[in-house]
Amino acid sequence: MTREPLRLDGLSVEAGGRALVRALSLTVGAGEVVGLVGPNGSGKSTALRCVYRALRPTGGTVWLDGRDLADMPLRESARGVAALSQESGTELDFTVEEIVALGRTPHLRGNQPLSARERALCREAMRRLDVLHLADRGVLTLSGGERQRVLAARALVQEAGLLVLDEPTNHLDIRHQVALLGLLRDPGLTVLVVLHDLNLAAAVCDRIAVLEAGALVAVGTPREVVTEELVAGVFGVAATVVPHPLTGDPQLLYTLNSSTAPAGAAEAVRGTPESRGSRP
Ligand SMILES: Nc1ncnc2c1ncn2[C@@H]1O[C@H](COP(=O)(O)OP(=O)(O)OP(=O)(O)O)[C@@H](O)[C@H]1O
Repeated sequence: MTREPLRLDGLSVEAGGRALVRALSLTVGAGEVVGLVGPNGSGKSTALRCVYRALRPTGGTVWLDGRDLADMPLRESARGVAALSQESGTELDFTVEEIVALGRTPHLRGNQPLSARERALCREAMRRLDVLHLADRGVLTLSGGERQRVLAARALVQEAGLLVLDEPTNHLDIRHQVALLGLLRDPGLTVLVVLHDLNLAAAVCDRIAVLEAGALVAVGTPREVVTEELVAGVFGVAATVVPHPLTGDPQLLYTLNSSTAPAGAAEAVRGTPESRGSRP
């Protein structure tokens, strides 16, 4: 039986009398990179927050490696899930090196110092995220992109079985966007990532899940999901899909000021999620 690091089973979140996430079922297999995309306010961050336990779902279950997340001690789930989230705070006046080392907290007892292996792990993560030269800088003095890379390094050193990232390319220049997403392709990582850039999502993800108004409306490989019909229907944008000349991944070309379809209008032509790709 294949290992299943994450299974969302009928996940629902309600707040203020509104359904923010509606019976979302989705799995992330070992070594898989699954992208979560959708318009603003479609429930992506809310779903992710249930996985890293910033939010308790009102219905359904999050299974982490076959165990109900709600029954796991927080410290244990922190060893299983590392998050780079919108609220990953760096309000503490710590150095970059200290912030990255905080990623080891779930593995330490009390004030136990980092081992030589852990210190090397932190330095390697800083090197991979191109922040090693900032190691002694106060994190509050960093630019938005530098800070984002520090937080990504902190998530990596947690060595969790599952990495969840909410718009990790925020603030990053294109070189660092490509570098960070390239790191996610590490065969040792299992990843659920919220992305807005559908072209980058198509390049990095094994599968893409699309949320619209809290509900899963499509899931499948990039070729199955990134279509002109879906982009028109879910995002209300007219686009042309072309294959990437080197990889064949679908890439979207947008024409500014072209006629746009109202979001949700293509529901009729899209059919059900199951008919458009593998089952969630
Ligand atoms: N605590 C809350 N109470 C009421 N509504 C909320 C709460 N948290 C989030 N929402 C609403 O739920 C919806 C989904 O929010 P969420 O942040 O999950 O969307 P998203 O898909 O991540 O959006 P974006 O692409 O803009 O980041 C939004 O309309 C948001 O305003």
